Amino acid sequence: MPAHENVNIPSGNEEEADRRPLVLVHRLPRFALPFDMRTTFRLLDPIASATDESPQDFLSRHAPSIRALITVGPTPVNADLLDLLPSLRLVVGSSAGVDHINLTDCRRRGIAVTNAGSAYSEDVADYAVALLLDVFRRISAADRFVRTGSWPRKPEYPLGFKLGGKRVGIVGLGSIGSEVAKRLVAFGCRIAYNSRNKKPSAPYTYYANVCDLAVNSDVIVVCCALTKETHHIINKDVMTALGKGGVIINVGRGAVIDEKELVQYLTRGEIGGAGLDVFEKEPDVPKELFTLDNVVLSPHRAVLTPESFEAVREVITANLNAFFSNKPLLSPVQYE
Ligand SMILES: O=CC(=O)O
Repeated sequence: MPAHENVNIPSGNEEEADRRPLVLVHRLPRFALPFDMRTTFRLLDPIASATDESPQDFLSRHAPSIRALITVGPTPVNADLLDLLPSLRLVVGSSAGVDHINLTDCRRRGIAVTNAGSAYSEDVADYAVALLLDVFRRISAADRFVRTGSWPRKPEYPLGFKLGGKRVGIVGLGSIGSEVAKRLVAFGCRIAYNSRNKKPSAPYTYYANVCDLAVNSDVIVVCCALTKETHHIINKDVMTALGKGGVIINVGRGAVIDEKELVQYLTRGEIGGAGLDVFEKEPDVPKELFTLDNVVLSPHRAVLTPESFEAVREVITANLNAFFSNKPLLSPVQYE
């Protein structure tokens, strides 16, 4: 959908007559809201507006009436933006992760923040399992083997591994991690997890320390948010603890893993493989990984399905409606 299609620019009397709440669409040019919200909200989009003003001047002109914004994808919400919007009271994130939003600054200014809640969780969990199956059974590598015409020349193809019975350590047992666990239990895997706190209702073994989790796992699945505490939590000690046959799946954020170390461990054969949907400096992916058949690479797609877009549209709408009618927000982000 072209970026401007779901945006209308109010002006003059039309603006006064229009009772839909005004919401700023905050986005980098390469991102667009993937759904239409115009029936409920009056969307203000500096990028799609046909004025000669700079985005800063445009925002300053509208600032007094901007109380809520939707930030599209990973578009940063930082102090420079918040300085321009003194009336802002709500930042609606359209992603599950909120590492692109300066939560400290929002809290200081009394601005509430919401995220996508569990709108993406099932799709991300499916994707994590798909990456894991792909790495274990070498599906993408087998596809390359067939497409490049190797099959008739070299009928032997390396064996993949069975998923059932493997010990899977999930880092972050939130909404996504719990969905991953549910799916892998059905595959006959044994689940353990690490998170900030033990979850009394989770029937899985808890490890307070990620290294202990890794020693006791064949696979690590990273599902946690990126925070100061989780930055590079998967470091070389964890990779050593996971060991030679160990596999790492990442559907969280790239920087949860020390990517330089991961590349070293993979190229030296010191861990068994990886399935990666996220990277430290997207869209840049370390070139060393391109030649490794035991690594499956994906361009941050785990969340993206038409169904999850519909679910996130509902969450965003519910949060905005709640905000504009002074009701409790649906998926508020808890400040640390
Ligand atoms: O990565 C995507 C998200 O956080 O929703």
